[in-house]
Amino acid sequence: MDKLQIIGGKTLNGTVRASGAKNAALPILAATLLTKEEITIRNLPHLHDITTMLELLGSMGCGVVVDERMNVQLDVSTLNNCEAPYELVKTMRASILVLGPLLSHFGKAIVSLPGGCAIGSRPVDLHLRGLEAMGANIVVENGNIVATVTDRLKGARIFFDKVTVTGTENLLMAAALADGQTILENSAKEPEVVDLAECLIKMGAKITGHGTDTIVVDGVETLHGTNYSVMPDRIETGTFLVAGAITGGKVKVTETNVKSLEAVIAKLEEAGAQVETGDDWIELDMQGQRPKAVNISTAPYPAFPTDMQAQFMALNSVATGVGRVIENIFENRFMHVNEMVRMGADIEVNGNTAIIKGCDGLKGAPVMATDLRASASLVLSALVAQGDTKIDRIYHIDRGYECIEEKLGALGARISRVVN
Ligand SMILES: CC(=O)N[C@H]1[C@@H](OP(=O)(O)OP(=O)(O)OC[C@H]2O[C@@H](n3ccc(=O)[nH]c3=O)[C@H](O)[C@@H]2O)O[C@H](CO)[C@@H](O)[C@@H]1O
Ligand SMILES: C=C(OP(=O)(O)O)C(=O)O
Repeated sequence: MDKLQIIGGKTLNGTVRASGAKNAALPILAATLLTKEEITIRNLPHLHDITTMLELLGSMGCGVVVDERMNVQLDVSTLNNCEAPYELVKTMRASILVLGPLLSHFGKAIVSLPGGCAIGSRPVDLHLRGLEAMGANIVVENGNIVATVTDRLKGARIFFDKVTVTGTENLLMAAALADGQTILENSAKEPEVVDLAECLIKMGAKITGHGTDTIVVDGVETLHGTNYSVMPDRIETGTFLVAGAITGGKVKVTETNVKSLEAVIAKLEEAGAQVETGDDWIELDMQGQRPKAVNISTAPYPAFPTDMQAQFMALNSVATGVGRVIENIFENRFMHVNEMVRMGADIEVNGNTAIIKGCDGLKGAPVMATDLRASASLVLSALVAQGDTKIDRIYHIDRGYECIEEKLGALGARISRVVN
């Protein structure tokens, strides 16, 4: 299994380009199942999760052509089955995103039920309930969600008990080809949901209200092909900015989306960073200072994202003062704490709250990644730690960070991949 080796203590300086957003690319790739015309998706990040989604579409018989710049041409006209098998779903929960489009376009879908994962139980009951409200018959058999609909799905008014990102995306895609109007209330407002809606609109869908908590979709009979470029990754961008802040450096992220990072930028400024922004770039300057501890409370967009929680925990662990981090989205998203403590962090967890007392310095240690953003927080801790850190199980980081060692290396980090 590959490991990352990091020798800490280097101040990061320089410019790095944001990759396409994993969490926008995955639903957009699933949305291509809604048209029989050829479609091209650009600015896809080179990540394991993207390869898994392309493999999933390929296993259904879709034509998939990828060029060297990760632009993908998809052809769904050759689809010959509507199944997402366990072998693929178990490696990527976002496979659930094919459920809505398959059902809406082909009238049937068999999708292996995603299990629990390191960050929590992550049920999909709200996806299923919404599809049932649109007329789908759904049974769970032998670990598979088996969904069928006679004729077309019907427009419906759907209220989400909880804000769910992929739940909103699944229902949005299903509603695009449904018969009549669908109103999605208490929808997710995440920028990735908006990006998906924009792509669907380019395919001919009639959608309004995306980016607010009420999305209205007037179903159409067919959608057509298009050419769409995926938005930049706000979580990757935020992670690079924290890398600058934690090492006291100066880091500029280009080709990014500034607006989607407001909550993160506000916390970086509170931590003492000087942040400048342009149309599509963000520059953070820590001027050699140690960060000040900040309090974080995760919540749906536009509040502070759960996907940046672990990275700010790393920042707090070397800050001056005491920071409190409250995780409100997932019940078990503190798996990085024990590993950070092995590096010398002072963190106490009580339920969904962690109290972090900033220490004078972390020390390198062998550590283990448990999930995607936990891995990112260990990389950040290692960048500032004294000595050598080896991070095991980095397949988690390869799910969500494109060329992490090259990108951090270009900013001056001493980081290398140890291939076993
Ligand atoms: C591929 C993708 O985009 N992943 C993101 C997406 O995950 P994902 O879409 O899976 O997360 P959700 O927004 O659905 O989860 C939010 C909360 O709702 C609960 N819930 C969700 C669905 C459901 O049917 N029933 C239910 O109870 C979940 O357990 C969780 O407590 O949003 C999360 C929250 O911003 C991010 O951390 C993930 O990076
Ligand atoms: C939790 C994440 O992804 P996923 O929902 O794909 O597991 C993430 O991107 O931080």
